[in-house]
Amino acid sequence: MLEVRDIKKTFSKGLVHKKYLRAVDGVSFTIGEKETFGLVGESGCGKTTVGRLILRLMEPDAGDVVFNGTNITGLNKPDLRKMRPKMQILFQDADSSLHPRMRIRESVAEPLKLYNLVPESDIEKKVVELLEMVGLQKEHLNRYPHELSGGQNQRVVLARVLALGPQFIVADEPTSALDVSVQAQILSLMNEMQQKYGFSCLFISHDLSVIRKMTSNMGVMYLGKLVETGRTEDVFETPKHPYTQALISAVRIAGSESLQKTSPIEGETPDPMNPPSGCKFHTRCPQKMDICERVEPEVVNVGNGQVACHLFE
Ligand SMILES: Nc1ncnc2c1ncn2[C@@H]1O[C@H](COP(=O)(O)OP(=O)(O)OP(=O)(O)O)[C@@H](O)[C@H]1O
Repeated sequence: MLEVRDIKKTFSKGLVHKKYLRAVDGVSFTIGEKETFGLVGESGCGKTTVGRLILRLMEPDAGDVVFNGTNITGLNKPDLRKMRPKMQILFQDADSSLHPRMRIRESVAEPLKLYNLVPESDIEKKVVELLEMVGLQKEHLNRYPHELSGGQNQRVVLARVLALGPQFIVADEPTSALDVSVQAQILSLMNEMQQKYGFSCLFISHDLSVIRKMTSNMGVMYLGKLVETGRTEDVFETPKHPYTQALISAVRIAGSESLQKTSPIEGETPDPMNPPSGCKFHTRCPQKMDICERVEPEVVNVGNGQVACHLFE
């Protein structure tokens, strides 16, 4: 369904003294049909940038994204536009994803009109159907986003996304702004919708418990690189990369599975504009060897997964 091959993105910072930040530094993975692939890592490791590059909401500097056999990276604007309904994104902050002065009816009708998906006369019926599917009622049609709760607005955003019949959705921290109980409702709604519509999903989160619940395969990012990928179950049971091991054991000890607030790993996160040489994790790695400082590890297959670590070469 989706193949991401060695994508890269560097941002430049500063007007006079330019500095460069490799936000995504050669990331590759694949997502199968109806599969949810999780991307986890501390704040600033490049998760959102990966999601945006895949959808070409941002241009990659290098690499390819192949979606259902089509190389998205090479598409011109008109062809990309045709592809858009099939690849959608769900953001963290539903309230700001919706136009504050548009009623819910208009918000859900907008994508249907934009892509001419149903005849004008059927739009109202389709909007009601979509809202009901995400657990909202007719009475919500005339309301504005500020009159709904965060969870209800996220349902509206999901209805807008589903209106387009997507085959692939990037869910970028879709529940991080919500209360825990509402989070659980939205996550199970997403699962239900995935069963019904059969889309594939890239699920981005800093919350390991959410990744564990929602995904079948996952990747762990550190400073723009994927350090480990594999079946979610395997990664949690037998994490291989020392970074993944540290993440999982640290959150178990702390009792919280969120990586958002503070880093659970010892040592300071390196400056991403001046990253360590060799393996980027070597400055914090409890199993560091001489080679780690000098040579960047290759990605190697270990069991059913992949790891970029000299311990496995
Ligand atoms: N448009 C941009 N211009 C310049 N720098 C950017 C831009 N977007 C992201 N960055 C930088 O790239 C790095 C990766 O950011 P990104 O948002 O992808 O990380 P993330 O893992 O999603 O973090 P978070 O969980 O905090 O959203 C960060 O250092 C960020 O400051």
